[in-house]
Amino acid sequence: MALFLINRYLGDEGDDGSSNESRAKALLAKLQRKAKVKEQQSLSCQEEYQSKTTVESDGGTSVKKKRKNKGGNLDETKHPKKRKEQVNQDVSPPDPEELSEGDNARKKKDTKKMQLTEEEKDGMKQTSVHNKNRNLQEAAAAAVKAELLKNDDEMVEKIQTDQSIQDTETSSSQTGFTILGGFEKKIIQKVQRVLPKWLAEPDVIQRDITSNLVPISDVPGICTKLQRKLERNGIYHLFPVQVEVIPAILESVSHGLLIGRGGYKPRDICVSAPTGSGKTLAFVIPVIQALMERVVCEVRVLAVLPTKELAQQVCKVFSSYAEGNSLKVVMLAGQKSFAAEQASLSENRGGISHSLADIVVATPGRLVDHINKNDGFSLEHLRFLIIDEADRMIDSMHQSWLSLVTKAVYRPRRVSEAVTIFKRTEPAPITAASLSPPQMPLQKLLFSATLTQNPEKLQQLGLHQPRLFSSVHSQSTTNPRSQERFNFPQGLTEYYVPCTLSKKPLLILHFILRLKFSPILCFTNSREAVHRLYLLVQLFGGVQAAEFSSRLSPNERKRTLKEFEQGKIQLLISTDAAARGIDINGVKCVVNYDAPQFIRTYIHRVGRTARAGKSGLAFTFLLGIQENQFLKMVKDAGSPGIHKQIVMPGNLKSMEPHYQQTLLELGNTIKGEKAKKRV
Ligand SMILES: Nc1ncnc2c1ncn2[C@@H]1O[C@H](COP(=O)(O)OP(=O)(O)OP(=O)(O)O)[C@@H](O)[C@H]1O
Repeated sequence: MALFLINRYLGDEGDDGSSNESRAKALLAKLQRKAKVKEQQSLSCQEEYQSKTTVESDGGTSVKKKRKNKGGNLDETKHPKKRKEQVNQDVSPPDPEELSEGDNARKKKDTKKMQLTEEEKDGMKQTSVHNKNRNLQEAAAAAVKAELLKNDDEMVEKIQTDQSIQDTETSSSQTGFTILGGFEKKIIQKVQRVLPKWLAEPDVIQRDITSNLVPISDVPGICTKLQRKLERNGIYHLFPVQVEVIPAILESVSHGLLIGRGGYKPRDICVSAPTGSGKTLAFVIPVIQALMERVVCEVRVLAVLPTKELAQQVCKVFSSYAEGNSLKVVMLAGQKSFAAEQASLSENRGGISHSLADIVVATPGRLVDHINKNDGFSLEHLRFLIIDEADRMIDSMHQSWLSLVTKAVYRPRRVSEAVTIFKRTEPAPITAASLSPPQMPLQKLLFSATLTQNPEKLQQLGLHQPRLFSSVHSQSTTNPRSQERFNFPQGLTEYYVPCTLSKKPLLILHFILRLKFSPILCFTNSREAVHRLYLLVQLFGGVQAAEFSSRLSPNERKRTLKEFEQGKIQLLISTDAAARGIDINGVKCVVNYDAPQFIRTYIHRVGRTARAGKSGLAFTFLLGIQENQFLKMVKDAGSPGIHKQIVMPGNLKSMEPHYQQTLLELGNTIKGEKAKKRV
């Protein structure tokens, strides 16, 4: 489209207005001649086409070939309409109107073209000499170009474009304005997420545990001492995640703690494997083996976990495998007083602080307290930083625990140790100078069942040439419409139970008392809801129930978990405090009394059952309003399928009178509790 009027120099005669006019007339005559020739050509084409389509209606496949060869452009994807016509012709007698559709199109094109020249004619009469010249030149050029365009479609397109130019120019000449355009709606392709290579091409971990067990002795690198230890703990085969990750970590310490393979800093390791797949042993075994030969006791391993219970659980596993190796494991999770934890970390001998811990298992809050306030706590020798439940730990990064750990690791050495050859500096580009003398590398090991694939989030961890082990192949995450996808334990069967708010308590009672699902781990969305349901079940009677939330002291929580594991509790009603990482043996059934809002929460909650290759059931109570969104969320996350489980109202009826009575009692109990609190 013309934004500016361009006066072209047309030679000496071009200056003369009358010669311009005659030139324009000559061009017009030429155009008309060409249009006539075109019209004749099109008529002959029409005849030829009609004769061919008659043949087509007789024969099948040979015609297809003919048409393909003729145009060379009968591509199914490019010309679906033509293909459709052909299919129709193959299966049913041809409709005369359908047969001549192509000809009609051609006719239309030609008519359009004729109209175009007519409009040109009118326009030329009305506009100034300059405009006439310009229109004629452009129309002439268009006609010549159209002649050159052999492909019919191209020609139609071209003529349409020219027509639109002509329309614009005609209207612009009528209004005296040049109309801007060129803002046609275009389909813009969605931007596909492109993952960095290490995330897009992980080392694959087999999802099916039971059919991929590997005898301990077949896994390279595990020392005999630890093999015996594993056997004593009843472990004779390793799970797929352990088979992949243990050798990888051991390889990074195969030349000692100081240098990685080839003298380089070892790569950080990220592991994303389903709940209950044995991730804990995947880091405990190689780390213990790496430290077994250590001479001086220093904090060389720091494992950070989001909750006290998890820290306790991991500390127990570390202690079990450190036993007999003179390695000391210390927990910093607020179970003991700060002073007691301080005393367990270091002692002062001859004015020098000596570490009493090789492995520290901590929650972020308590860890930060010790870094800031405890002079005896040194991370200068830290070799492994283990971040379990890594996605959750990234979310709690606002506590800036990681930057404090990094600072503590690269803190300048104390004067007494200044002469040591193993100085430590912050990671920087590797040069010959930076590799000599060697310095203790810090290797990060990340574990989660729902490890984020968001590079921006992972970037906060400052990973060094990370290597990913994953049971979810990244191809499944390239669909931009779907959210992140995760793997569910193989033995898990998922159900949802449509219900109303008032029927939920009856449903959980029905599950325990009638269906005999026990032990059940039941999740609600708040600690108030946990307490209310707990009171209701207690008042209803006949069920051994307990609650688990931040209302309880750490010791009470510990005792409750133990009793639940021992089978003394049939129904444990919990907040998401027990949703992550907690390994309770023998949980057959998980009930989401309140549907979780986030897919990660769902995956971790249902992952409390079907652990270590066993089978388990997960039920989610859904209100009508929640169904669509929840089911979509679960499906998008890669669930193999969630089945509908209907509980007929008749099945609950017999419990209802007693339930109504219990509700009244519950009201009184809650009132009493509130009054007690006020006092
Ligand atoms: N090789 C093995 N043989 C038998 N049992 C094992 C083996 N490895 C781990 N287990 C058991 O499997 C259970 C689950 O292990 P673990 O707690 O490490 O899972 P996880 O992957 O960390 O789960 P989550 O993601 O929920 O934290 C534990 O009870 C553990 O003792």
